[in-house]
Amino acid sequence: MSLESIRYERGRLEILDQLLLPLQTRYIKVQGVEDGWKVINKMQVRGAPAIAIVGCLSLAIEILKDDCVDKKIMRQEIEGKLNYLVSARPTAVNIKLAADELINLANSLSADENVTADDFRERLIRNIESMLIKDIEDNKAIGKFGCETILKRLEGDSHVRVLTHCNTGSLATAGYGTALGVIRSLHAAKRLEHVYCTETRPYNQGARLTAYELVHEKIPSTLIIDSMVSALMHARNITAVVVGADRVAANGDTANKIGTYQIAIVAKYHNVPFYVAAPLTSIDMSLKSGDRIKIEERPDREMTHIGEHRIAAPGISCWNPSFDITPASLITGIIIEKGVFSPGKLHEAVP
Ligand SMILES: CSC[C@@H](O)[C@@H](O)C(=O)COP(=O)(O)O
Repeated sequence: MSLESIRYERGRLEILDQLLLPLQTRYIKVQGVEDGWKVINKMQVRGAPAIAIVGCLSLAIEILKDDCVDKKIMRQEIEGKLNYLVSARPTAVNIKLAADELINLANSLSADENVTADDFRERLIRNIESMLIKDIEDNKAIGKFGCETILKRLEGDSHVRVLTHCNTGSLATAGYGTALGVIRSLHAAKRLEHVYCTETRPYNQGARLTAYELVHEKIPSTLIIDSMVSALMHARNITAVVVGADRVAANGDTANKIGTYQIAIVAKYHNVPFYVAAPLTSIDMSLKSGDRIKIEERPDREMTHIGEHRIAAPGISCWNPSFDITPASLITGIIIEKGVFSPGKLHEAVP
């Protein structure tokens, strides 16, 4: 069975504390929006789709407990809480798009005289709950399209060696994963020879989380440190790079975990196709290019310490952007649940 980052049943939400992985498996209760904001901000749950789902589910937990009978007051509170949740981490767009959709729904339900306060609550909760199933379905479609596209470029029935960055698996989504979903699909098709995952400093999503998922799934895999990517491409004949996304702009420029841009440049130099795998909920057509994507900067401590242990010289200053922007010109294809699109054709896929 795949790892489960989010455990939900109506009225009860728990998340797997990703700060403790891989050494400890501990679920923490999320009792409402305040808890939701904290677990996202502290990165106890992370990954663009998981952030959106946990944020919205934390609101569902609160809506269920609410006994207000005035829809207008509820609507106003929901909007405020959603905007608060969006502020927990700024780069991934999924939670912002989900919040906008829920605010629109709350507006129309509030304006409809045939909808009671109880109906209003029920409709919002059901809408939020459906995100869990939809995300897994989308990821499976992404996995299938990504697998087909990578295999299409190969001669005969040879096997592939893939490089991935950060964590995009079950831990970063409702399940299955995006880039890791493509890798899972290649493995299921018995065409994956090997996957290489980067350590992904400074938070080490690769070494702690992706490596954990790959070992758990028994997928043949090797960990490399971030500065080995050029050497790996030179030595190991990598077939493709597949990464996830936190926000893809209308022209295909992609914000993803810091280090992604560097890998894309190295891939271009070595003629290795570079794919971004992401659901439509990561695509922000309101931004023409990546220039205006807000990049989150994280605390110095993530760089200066490993756990409680200081590794950097005391007194040194740090720059710790959590994401970078890979220009569309370095991206071979964007794999979404509708198929694979070159960055320039993204507008054909997104309504
Ligand atoms: C399916 S997860 C896609 C992205 O969110 C992932 O690649 C990533 O950059 C995660 O960053 P994180 O800072 O761990 O939330």
